Amino acid sequence: MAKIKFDGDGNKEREIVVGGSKSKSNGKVERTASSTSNGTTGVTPTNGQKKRIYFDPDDDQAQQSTDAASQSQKAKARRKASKNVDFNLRNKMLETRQQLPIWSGRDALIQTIQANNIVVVLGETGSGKTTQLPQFLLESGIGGGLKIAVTQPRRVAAISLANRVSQETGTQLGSLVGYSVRFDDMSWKGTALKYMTDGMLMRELLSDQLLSQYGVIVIDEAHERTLRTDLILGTLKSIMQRRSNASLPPLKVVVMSATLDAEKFSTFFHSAPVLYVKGRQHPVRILNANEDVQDYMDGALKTIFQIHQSQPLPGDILVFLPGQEEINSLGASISMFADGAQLKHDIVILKLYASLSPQQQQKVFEAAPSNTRKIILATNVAETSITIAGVRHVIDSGLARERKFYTSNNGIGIDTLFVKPISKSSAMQRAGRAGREAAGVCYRLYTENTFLKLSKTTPPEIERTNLNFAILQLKAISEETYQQFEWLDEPSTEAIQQAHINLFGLGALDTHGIITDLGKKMAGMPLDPAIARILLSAQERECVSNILSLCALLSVDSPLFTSTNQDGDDATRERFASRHGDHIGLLNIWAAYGEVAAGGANADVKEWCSSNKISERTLRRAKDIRAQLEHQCRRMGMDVSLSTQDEEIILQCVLQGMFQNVALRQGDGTYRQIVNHGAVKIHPTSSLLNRKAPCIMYHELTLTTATYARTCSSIHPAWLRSVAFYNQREST
Ligand SMILES: Nc1ncnc2c1ncn2[C@@H]1O[C@H](COP(=O)(O)OP(=O)(O)OP(=O)(O)O)[C@@H](O)[C@H]1O
Repeated sequence: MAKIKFDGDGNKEREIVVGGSKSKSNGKVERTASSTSNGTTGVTPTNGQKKRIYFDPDDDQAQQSTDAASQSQKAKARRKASKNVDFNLRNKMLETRQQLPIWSGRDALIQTIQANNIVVVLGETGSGKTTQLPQFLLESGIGGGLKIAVTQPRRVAAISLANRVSQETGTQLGSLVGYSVRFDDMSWKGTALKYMTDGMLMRELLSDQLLSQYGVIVIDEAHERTLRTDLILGTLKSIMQRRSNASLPPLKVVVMSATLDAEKFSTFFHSAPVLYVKGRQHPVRILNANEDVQDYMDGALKTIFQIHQSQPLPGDILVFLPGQEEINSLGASISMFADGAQLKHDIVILKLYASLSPQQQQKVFEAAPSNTRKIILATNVAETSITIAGVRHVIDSGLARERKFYTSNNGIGIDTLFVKPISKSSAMQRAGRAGREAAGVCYRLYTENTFLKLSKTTPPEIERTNLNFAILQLKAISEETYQQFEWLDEPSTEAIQQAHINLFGLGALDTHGIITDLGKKMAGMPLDPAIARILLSAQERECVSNILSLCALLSVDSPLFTSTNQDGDDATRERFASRHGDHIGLLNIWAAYGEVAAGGANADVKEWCSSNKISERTLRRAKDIRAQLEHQCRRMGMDVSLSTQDEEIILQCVLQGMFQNVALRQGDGTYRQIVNHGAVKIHPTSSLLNRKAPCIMYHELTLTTATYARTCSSIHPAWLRSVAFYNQREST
């Protein structure tokens, strides 16, 4: 195996200044010479015994119960728990907390936030912003006894931070400190400090326009500029004004960011003061590859084993890859390679990406068995805010999969996913994951020159996403909120118009652009407007049960992949195939899985999934999502037991939300989308490949060597005519 060579680059370890001047680092900059011990040692077989490989263990945690009785029991337990403080644990953790750079600036931070309603805090990764600042607020009584919310762009971060901070406060998770993420709420009315996704705060705005429960809102990782963070920042600006007119205590807002783009936030909030928290606790050495690694999968594989064979334990490895497919594929390669090698220590391979269940995601935070190295394969969900105990080595492929919305000449857009180089800011965040508990090393599979050419920050999501969700949410809060809303970066008029057209097509807006009752119902569901429309259409056509299953299956990755073997897909696809295509095919798998599961024995389910090359974990995740969706639908008064055997009715419901995702077969055998006439190919994993269906509906497009339609079904072109009629009739 050829070696990957890395050049050493210096770690930039800086002194801490809180509330100081804007001058750049006044601390030392340490440069290290090209490394000999890190990164250049090949995988040399040892004489030791062949080591065991653990593969990401299955999720065996109980599904979260959603019924009202258990919710109230939980609340009772939390109320009781909130009175218990483990002072020993709290004091022990206090010593660790006090080592963090931010501690020296505690008083300055508290005073500035006390004196100003809006403050921007900048800090390096690992300085202690996310775990400490909210506790400073809590301890100093800022917020006048109202709750403190800390928003995170990602669910995994919200959960793990709440876990950590509840330990630091010596309290049980969900009592004093809790979290709230989509489909999982670990808080009660007495929770004083709540870590939550930005999406959950948006949802709270639908029922409480002034966020009257909250005294302070901390927006973390604001530099990531997710769509929801931008929506919250714009909404908070007007809420702060409106709260001062209402008989409520003023709302304080703290915007936290990595050191880039601070001025933008400060200017947006009328020149709000900016505090700089400099320094991190532990240094991270950056090692760039000698030359850009062309095959980053191969490069990552080699680097993993170079580190594993040359570096002592403890020292887990975190690898950043673009997406789930790459993670599965590298996982399989590692396990294959390790099988034939003499490893110095055992390894355990773990995965972390967005569509895993929270329980599965939490596995990466568990300590590895003794004398074993964790190898964590992650997407950029692991990039910000989180600390994975044990990680000392980060391998950065330099790539991420990004969703982008293209608007064509006629103004109609499509959402696509594609792989692209990350920004400098992302690269720095990734490196930051290596130095959380001790000094660490980041191996970049690209040269320093390539790093210098990366864009400074990732473009705001608002510039690359369709605005359907954003506009529907703002209008659902109130037409006034929408009209007064100030964007941090104003989207193009075309994008706004397009969203209005889409929402009108879905029946969410009327001809005057005013939100309809249907639109309000859609906004109340924690789903993309199109998916919400499909569910509401199922209510009309009396097949909510089928559509709940389908929506859940469409929210997870294809169950046809297993983590170790992807070869069996074709046979499985044929076994469960439907003449209508993939949507019904998915429901066929679901029905068969349900039958086996109803049989009772856990072993049978596992065996059935494995012999059919189906991912049991994915199906369980779908089951979990289905339960949550069902709960939502029940709360909205839907009859969730209704189902149909008529496959065409099911597809017509889907079309109601996906009417833009349709392509027609041309005379030359190619497909063109009906909305913008763009060429599209049927993805090789679709059962419609080579079936020559005259008209297809697809779930999503991916852009690789061509534009591929994934999860395709054959539909009747005449159905399209009735969709517009239905959507408009429903909206009135
Ligand atoms: N779950 C955890 N286990 C162990 N240590 C942790 C954990 N969470 C936080 N820490 C410690 O607290 C430090 C500060 O974490 P915190 O998340 O507050 O940093 P931050 O300044 O917000 O950085 P970032 O923006 O990169 O997350 C970490 O570097 C680590 O030393």
